[in-house]
Amino acid sequence: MTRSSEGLVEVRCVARARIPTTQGPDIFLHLYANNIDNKEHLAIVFGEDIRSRSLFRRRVGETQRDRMVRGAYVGKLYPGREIADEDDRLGLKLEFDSETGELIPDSRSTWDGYDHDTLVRIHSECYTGETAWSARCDCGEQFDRAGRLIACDHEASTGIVGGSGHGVIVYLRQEGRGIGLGEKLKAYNLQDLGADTVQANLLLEHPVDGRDFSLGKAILIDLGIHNIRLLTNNPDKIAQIEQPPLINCVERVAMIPIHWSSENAGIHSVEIEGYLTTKIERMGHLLQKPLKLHSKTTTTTTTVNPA
Ligand SMILES: Nc1nc2c(ncn2[C@@H]2O[C@H](COP(=O)(O)OP(=O)(O)OP(=O)(O)O)[C@@H](O)[C@H]2O)c(=O)[nH]1
Ligand SMILES: [Zn+2]
Repeated sequence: MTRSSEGLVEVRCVARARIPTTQGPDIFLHLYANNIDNKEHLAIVFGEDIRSRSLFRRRVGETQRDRMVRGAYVGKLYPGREIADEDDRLGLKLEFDSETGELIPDSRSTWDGYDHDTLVRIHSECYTGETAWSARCDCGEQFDRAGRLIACDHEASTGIVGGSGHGVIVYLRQEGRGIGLGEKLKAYNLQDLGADTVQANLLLEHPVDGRDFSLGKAILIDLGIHNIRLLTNNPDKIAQIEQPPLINCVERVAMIPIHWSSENAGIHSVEIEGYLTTKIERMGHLLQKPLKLHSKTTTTTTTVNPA
């Protein structure tokens, strides 16, 4: 594997596009190529001014239209727009180094990732939890919540300070903690036969967790993000991201399962109880299970029998 002089994996943003969402704000979906695998890793970016350095770098011979088509534009596209590097309607203009073509970030048009502590989630693909409504894990819930937290100023139920519309969800294609969907389905069958999530991986001769978050780190750096508030309970994720250089995790924002504090919300199943217990007891996740969930005060009703 080739790494840069700073020991980083090489990533390159191939394209980005604005995606209006059903949840409120537009997001900017970034698709990345890299030099360690052929997968299409993604960054879901909240905030038009968070700019990928590799996407915005000027390329020899390209036209302004080429730049708009691959998403390297400032502001907003509209029918008939001709210049990518300048949005005259919004009064925004980008500057570039005339020799290297590199974007010269200016705080009026580009998010300062040193000055701001950016809310970030580094998420691993989970087809079952995100698409097939699985109640075996809380990946879908965590994904949705990360988006809501980044969009809001603060979450009323927990008091967590949100991203106020600025933040990033890095979406890594490492399904099943890196073992792939087919092997994860086999692990689920072993779990139904009595194994926990750790044992199931080992029985299939896979590592307990084979994930590598260095791609996530390289993507954040490409987006100019350096000081982060990381949404996670996973200490290994924090350790990998914080490996010098360039990223400083200024805060861990815990992701407490919604069902733990709200009886009628979040994911509730026998399977997810086992999944979370294994994470806490065997994988060192920074979660503390409440001793008793939703302890109800029992009220005694006295029925008066008509005589
Ligand atoms: N092998 C295996 N992978 C699973 C299982 N359940 C979920 N996953 C995968 O686990 C990954 C999510 O990682 P988690 O360990 O749940 O959470 P995390 O991202 O490490 O930690 P948090 O940041 O705290 O959410 C996704 O790739 C899921 O596909 C399972 O039972 N077996
Ligand atoms: Zn999952």
